[in-house]
Amino acid sequence: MNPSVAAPHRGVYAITPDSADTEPLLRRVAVVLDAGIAWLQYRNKTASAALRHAQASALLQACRAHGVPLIVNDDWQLAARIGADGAHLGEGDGDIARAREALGHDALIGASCYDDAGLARAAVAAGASYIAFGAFFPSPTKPNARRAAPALLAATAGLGVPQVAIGGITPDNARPIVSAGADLVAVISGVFDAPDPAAAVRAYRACFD
Ligand SMILES: Cc1ncc(COP(=O)(O)OP(=O)(O)O)c(N)n1
Ligand SMILES: Cc1ncsc1CCOP(=O)(O)O
Ligand SMILES: [Mg+2]
Repeated sequence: MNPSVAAPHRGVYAITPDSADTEPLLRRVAVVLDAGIAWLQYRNKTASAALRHAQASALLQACRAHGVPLIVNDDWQLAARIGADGAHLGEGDGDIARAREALGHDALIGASCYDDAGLARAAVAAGASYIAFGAFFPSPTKPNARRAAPALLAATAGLGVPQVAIGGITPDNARPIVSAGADLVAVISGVFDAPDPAAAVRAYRACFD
């Protein structure tokens, strides 16, 4: 079955760190797939188009073997070319309705809504499958990210799509964000910079119990 249909809409949404070397990236991702992430996003802000195509294709194979959906950041055309399970679009990353048309009914199309409930309502109306808010905490990966407050998650809980929280989320601060209404926590450094990424994934998962 298409992982985007079968995957749980709750848990750890791991996002890849920028990496120029594909083999080490695949080894790091294999560890977190084994540890039980719910979704994976391929994000690489520095690679060439050819490297992004190669890395996304290799990650898709690994994700398929675990029944985990792969979502491509920024580039729904790349997601369509490789047959990925979805795309994540922020401001300026393209049109949600066009991405939906290209990727199909079951695709996981996410929208960055930052700290803005109005953006979230518009994204859902345009066909987004999930909405993402944050940064909730200072982010080591994106220090200048716009900040959001946890109360926003309660205000948008009725929109009928999973809510993703991002930005500086660690196993120590994730629980109140989940209690505030996050269905998934999207994490880069808290997983991939952890001394033991598998243990970090397990610690995040425990915040959903
Ligand atoms: C799950 C999730 N939420 C937010 C973002 C950020 O998207 P964007 O604002 O387009 O910034 P970049 O990631 O492209 O730098 C995301 N990627 N994933
Ligand atoms: C892409 C993005 N958007 C807001 S914060 C962020 C980075 C998240 O990374 P980290 O989990 O290391 O804070
Ligand atoms: Mg983007």
